Amino acid sequence: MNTSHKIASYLLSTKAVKLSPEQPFKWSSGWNSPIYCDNRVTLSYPEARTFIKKSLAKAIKKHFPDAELIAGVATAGIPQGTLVAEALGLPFAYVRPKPKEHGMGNQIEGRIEKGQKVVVIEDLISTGGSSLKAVDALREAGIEVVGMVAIFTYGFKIADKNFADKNVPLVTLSNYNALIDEAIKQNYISAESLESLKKWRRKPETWGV
Ligand SMILES: O=P(O)(O)OC[C@H]1O[C@H](OP(=O)(O)OP(=O)(O)O)[C@H](O)[C@@H]1O
Ligand SMILES: O=C(O)c1cc(=O)[nH]c(=O)[nH]1
Repeated sequence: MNTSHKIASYLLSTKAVKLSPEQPFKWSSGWNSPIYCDNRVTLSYPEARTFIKKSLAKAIKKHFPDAELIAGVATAGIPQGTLVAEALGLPFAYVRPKPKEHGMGNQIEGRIEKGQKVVVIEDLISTGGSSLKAVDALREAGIEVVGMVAIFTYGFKIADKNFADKNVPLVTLSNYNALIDEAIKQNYISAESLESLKKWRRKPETWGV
């Protein structure tokens, strides 16, 4: 099994994927969705966690071998980013959605140096809004973002456009198509749910509005 299907299979076996067409989930972007993929759950399963950590490390070595620092997008990218930074023996920092309102007032937490080459770790890409906000903060701090690696993407065109507009190379380990392939193989999904997912995917930004 290839990496994208293996991770999809872990997302199903750990029950990280939930379907609820009747009571839609609200996504970070504000979109309503009949599906939620909670990658955070995989952290509770050592076998899945280790496979994801090793796959992230392999992707960084292959695509961004000059990485000097790993940065996690808060919050779900923090544990994943920490694990992979440890595996690669690299420094780690994380980026909040906005500057903290007390204490040091930081948006980026950890030691960073201007000009450092960073790879951003995100758990999941829907529109890319959250992770690209982190890229903006890193660039404003004088950090060179060489790319991003995410565990999962829905593969929406809007995300491709957002990453292209910001000139951020994105590598993803698994995706929606691999998830649906595996879900069908494993009878995780009813024919009825599959139909509602197909409808949703045609116009996700206005589904359930
Ligand atoms: O590509 P996007 O449209 O930005 O959506 C994906 C983002 O949404 C989730 O984070 P969430 O806002 O739920 O916060 P969390 O990481 O703190 O759980 C996820 O972890 C991504 O960061
Ligand atoms: O877009 C989101 O907020 C989102 C979607 C999803 O499936 N999983 C998740 O953690 N966040």
